[in-house]
Amino acid sequence: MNIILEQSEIIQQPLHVTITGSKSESNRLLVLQALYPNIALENVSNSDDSDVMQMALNSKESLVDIHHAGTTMRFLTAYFSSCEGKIVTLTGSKRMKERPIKILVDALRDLGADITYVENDGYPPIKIIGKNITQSEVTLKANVSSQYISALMLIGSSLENGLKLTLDGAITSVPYIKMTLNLLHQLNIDAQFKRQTITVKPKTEAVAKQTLTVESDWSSASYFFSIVALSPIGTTITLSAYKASSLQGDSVLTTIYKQFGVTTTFSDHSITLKKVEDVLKDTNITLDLVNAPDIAQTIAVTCFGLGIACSLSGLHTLKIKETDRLEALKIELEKLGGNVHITDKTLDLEPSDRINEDVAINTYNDHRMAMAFAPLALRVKMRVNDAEVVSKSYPEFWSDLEKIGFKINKH
Ligand SMILES: O=C(O)C1=C[C@@H](OP(=O)(O)O)[C@@H](O)[C@H](O)C1
Ligand SMILES: C=C(OP(=O)(O)O)C(=O)O
Repeated sequence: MNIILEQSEIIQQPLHVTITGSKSESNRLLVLQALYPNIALENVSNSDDSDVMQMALNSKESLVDIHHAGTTMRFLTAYFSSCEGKIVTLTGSKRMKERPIKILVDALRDLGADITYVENDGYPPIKIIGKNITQSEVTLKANVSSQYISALMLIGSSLENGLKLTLDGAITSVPYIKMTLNLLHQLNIDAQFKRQTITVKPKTEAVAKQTLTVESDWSSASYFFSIVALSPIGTTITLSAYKASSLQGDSVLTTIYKQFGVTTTFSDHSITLKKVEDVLKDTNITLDLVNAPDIAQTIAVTCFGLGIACSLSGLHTLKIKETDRLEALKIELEKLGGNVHITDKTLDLEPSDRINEDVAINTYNDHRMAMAFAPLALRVKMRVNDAEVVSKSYPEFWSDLEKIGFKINKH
């Protein structure tokens, strides 16, 4: 499905959007629920990635296809490796077969897991023969993806001797590791993360019966921060259900978007975003996003929409996500008239004073490409190709935009 976004404005007011649960929290809790069935979950994400996680956890098939879902692939690699007697091949989309998994597979093999590559060494698909894992100490590289570390942490308490992970080198996407740690603590699992070491103790007594509520997704909220930033002073949007002390690192949006003149107020499980001032044209937004890689596209496009410069760093993980997001951003922003310079870990955007009209944005099987560019319809008419990609994390994205005043034609 390709869509045309007519030039739009936010309908005044009040506007309220309820966003689905965090896919990161959901995918962790679904694995933990498989290990500890006593826990009940509320507000689980309705994203494709969480649907596929639930499908895979319940599947009795010998071949499980997790499509584009990175966390699902990584978390299940660890989970199935520790399910004694389980024999399964995990595969995914063409892109998933290009997303590296060697660091995790090597760590699991060091712990005694039986995993073989079905096609190319270091990449899915992989065949797993589940084992009773008794070894507990392993070292792994920490600067490629935090998902490998979370995957191991999630199974740690179910292993006979627990886990001691030594993290080698700089640690990337740290808030996601802390999210995993915090969820383990909520289940009363003894786990620690100190400097380069993570320990998870085996859980000997049953996990108490309890209901855990997933907070809504902050990465999905980022597109509304961008919409408010690109709207006139006074524009207000309320999003739910959020809390002031989030487990999600992308909640740093509340601080970052102050620089775009957007304030955030918390009340009663919701946040209200308000545009309070315009940004000066000579502003250069300088940010290190090593802790919040998923909002890089949103921020780059907000800056382009405002005509201001940005210098974004800490982006080395973007090259191995749903697409090479640095390349994709450069190509699509330049089609719109931007001037973008990228390295393998930075993106610099020059200030600009016009946006090319009626450009068709390619989305590269990447939900965040579609959602990050959509707010530009507040400036010009534009098109988004393969717009259905949004369902990877936020299936109602286009209908929610229509609700707040965007004019969308599907064809
Ligand atoms: O653990 C998680 O839920 C995630 C970790 C991050 O990946 P990296 O650690 O590979 O940067 C993030 O980009 C991804 O969307 C979700
Ligand atoms: C990188 C992402 O997801 P994953 O790695 O789980 O595919 C994302 O949602 O932006």
